[in-house]
Amino acid sequence: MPQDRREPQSSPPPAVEVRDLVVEFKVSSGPGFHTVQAVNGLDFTAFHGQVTALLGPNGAGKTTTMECAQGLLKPTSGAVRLLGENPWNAGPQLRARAGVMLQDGGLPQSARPGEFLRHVSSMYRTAADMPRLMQRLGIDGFARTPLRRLSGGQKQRVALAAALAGRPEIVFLDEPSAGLDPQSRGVVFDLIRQLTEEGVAVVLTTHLLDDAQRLADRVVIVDRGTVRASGTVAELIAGDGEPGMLRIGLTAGQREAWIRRPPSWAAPAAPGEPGAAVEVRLEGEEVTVTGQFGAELLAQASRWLEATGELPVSMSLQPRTLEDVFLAIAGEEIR
Ligand SMILES: Nc1ncnc2c1ncn2[C@@H]1O[C@H](COP(=O)(O)OP(=O)(O)OP(=O)(O)O)[C@@H](O)[C@H]1O
Repeated sequence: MPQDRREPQSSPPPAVEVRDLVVEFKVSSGPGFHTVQAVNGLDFTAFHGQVTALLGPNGAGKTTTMECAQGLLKPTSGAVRLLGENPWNAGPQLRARAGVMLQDGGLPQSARPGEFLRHVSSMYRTAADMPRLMQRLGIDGFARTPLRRLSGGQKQRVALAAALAGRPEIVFLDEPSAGLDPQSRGVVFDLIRQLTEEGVAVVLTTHLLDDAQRLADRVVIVDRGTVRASGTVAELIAGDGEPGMLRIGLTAGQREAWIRRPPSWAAPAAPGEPGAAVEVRLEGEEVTVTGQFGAELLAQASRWLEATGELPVSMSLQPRTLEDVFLAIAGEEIR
């Protein structure tokens, strides 16, 4: 890693620093091999005291990037630093400072959560208060049930407790709210928030845009092995430049009037004309307006409604969500 990219000696290094990461897998195909480019020149930084969410469609390269940052996978090229050190082949000291939430398959299925978590805690010199953590995550109620008999959400909470057993400085969470009911999700989110308040760096992957919107200080949108956008949720939404969606619920009379003679502001503009990037649609009794519209269109719509002599059933201007931005970046097609 070039010297000029390093933080000054006095401040701690970022929790994770990934520069120009490339990961290729050789896959056998017929008599020969072909190369799968899982990560293709990816950069991201995660800081202490923040939740950094890697967001991206299936196969985008999120898990591969996390595995490189955890030191479980050797990059084909590029530089990775975990707590300022190269995590590949790192010693036990660095590993003890990073917590990794194992997926279902990584948990010992015949063990019971209580004994498993006590055993994990015993491996650390400065272990978390495990009885308190188990109580907080609601594990006490099933502490003596073999792991293989637990529900997905219960296993998920055990995996989180195990990741936190060594009081890590950074935690990697792969899909932390997968399978959780709303109550457990709230508890897990509170716990993640508390960790960041204590200065812990949390790096998570998720497909749930709502989770990222609620939890992430920084979002990194990954697609086809590279970063397509990053920033706070507010920055991503503002940078997108689109105003959100206008929805108008029409009365039956207004709907009839619309069908008889659609208003001029609803007609598509010719390419290159003002309004060409606006889409107005009538579906059932609801009009939706999306794209690059402004206050002028809002005024035209109000004048049209006024002329019908009736109040609409509803009218709202909804801000863009992270999901809108994500779909605009990653596209709507399934991967
Ligand atoms: N060991 C491997 N051998 C071959 N290809 C792999 C291997 N691991 C990952 N890939 C491929 O690399 C790409 C990125 O996979 P990765 O698991 O990092 O994506 P992801 O963003 O985590 O996806 P998901 O959201 O579905 O978990 C995919 O095309 C995947 O099939």
